[in-house]
Amino acid sequence: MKRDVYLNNQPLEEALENFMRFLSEEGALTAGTPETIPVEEALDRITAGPIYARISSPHYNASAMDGVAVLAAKTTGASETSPRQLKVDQDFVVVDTGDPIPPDFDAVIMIEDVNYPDNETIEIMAEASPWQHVRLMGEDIVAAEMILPGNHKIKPADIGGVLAGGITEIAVHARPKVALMPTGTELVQPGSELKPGDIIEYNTGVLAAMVRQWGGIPIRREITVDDYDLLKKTMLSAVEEADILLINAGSSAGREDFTSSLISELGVMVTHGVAIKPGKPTILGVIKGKPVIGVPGYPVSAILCMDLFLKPIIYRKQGLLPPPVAKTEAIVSRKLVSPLGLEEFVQVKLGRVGEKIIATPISRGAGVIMSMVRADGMLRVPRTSEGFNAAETVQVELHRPLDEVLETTVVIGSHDIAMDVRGD
Ligand SMILES: Nc1nc2c(c(=O)[nH]1)N[C@H]1C(S)=C(S)[C@@H](COP(=O)(O)OP(=O)(O)OC[C@H]3O[C@@H](n4cnc5c(N)ncnc54)[C@H](O)[C@@H]3O)O[C@H]1N2
Ligand code: MOO
Repeated sequence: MKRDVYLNNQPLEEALENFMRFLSEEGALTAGTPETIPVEEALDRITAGPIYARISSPHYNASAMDGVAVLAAKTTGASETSPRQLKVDQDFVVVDTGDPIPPDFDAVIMIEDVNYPDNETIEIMAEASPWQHVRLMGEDIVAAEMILPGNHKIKPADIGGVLAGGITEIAVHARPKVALMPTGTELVQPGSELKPGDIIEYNTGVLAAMVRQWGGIPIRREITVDDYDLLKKTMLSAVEEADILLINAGSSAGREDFTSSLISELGVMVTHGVAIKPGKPTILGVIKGKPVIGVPGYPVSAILCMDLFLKPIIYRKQGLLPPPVAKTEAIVSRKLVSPLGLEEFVQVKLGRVGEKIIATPISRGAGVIMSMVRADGMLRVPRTSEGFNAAETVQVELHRPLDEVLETTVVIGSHDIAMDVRGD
């Protein structure tokens, strides 16, 4: 089999823009057929179109308080010095919160403002103004009003709004199905007895969790060994089953790195090689109108590649743009040297020292999953930069909320397990 050594070095913005444009022209970013689901199961789903109220809420004039319904005009002039007596049924009826206001009445007086001289009579010591303590029909929702726009992510309160508008089922965008294909003869299932050379297949667990986090449905395939025909067969069946295909590893230039040749054979390879570190061997392509990403094997590279390339696709397929990433300004704790020509992504620990937030770079090995486990955030060193000097101010993209991060004590020095136990 021919060895694929073609790797270009396309700047990130260009690679991403090109790929998204290509996918858009291929119709590969459009949402799938909407699904109709019960409103109560719609949390975090995305509306496929605007949702209009079927009924008003309240759908009748309702008492907002426990008390008596009256006609305001019949209370004019009532005061402490000139109490007004009203007769049951004729001048008032007793109502509880939520009860309909009977015809011929237009206001509610709270029960605590009423005296009962006898069973048939009440006495009030203040005028009622028209519609006081009444929730007017449509106060909350007016029939035919738009309750939610299209392409809206449903939050708990939205479920209440939609149900109150008389709707029980809604159309939402289909969750994109993402096939995950772990590849590599050396991979073994987690929990297997290990011999030298075996690599525990844990990337699929990470990738599946990321897909789920962004609203997709991961479809995990079995490990496929590095065999061209077998990989081809699995890719073809995975692409039939899913909306997006991810092939993990085999993205680089090794003897058994077949992903790019296979994508070219089965569809179109748009890019192989992006000027980023880690994640350089990322492959972007399309097979049968479906986006395909060759995700590099090293875990840190894989996570970054997912974040940069899969995330915008999954969101677009649900009618959304990825939410903005929270950032903070920080000061680099030490000099950070980075190669020119590659945009480098460096994981950092953050901590407060006095008034300042300090970013300490963590191991930059693409195979060090623990760098991602430990990181609070990530900084980008632009392609045109050779790095940062100690104490330089940088922007850090946060992996977790800043408040939580800043509870951290910064300890610089070699790793000490006792500190982990102490900090737990
Ligand atoms: N001549 C070149 N060699 C390499 C280049 C290059 O540009 N020229 N790039 C390097 C970079 S950068 C990366 S990243 C890796 C990516 O290689 P592949 O995508 O082909 O991945 P593999 O070689 O198959 O695997 C690499 C490594 O990743 C880990 N891995 C893979 N799959 C899993 C999994 N499912 N779960 C957990 N860990 C996994 C494992 O440690 C593999 O050894 O290529 C460099 N080479
Ligand atoms: O780009 Mo590779 O992804 O550094 O390890």
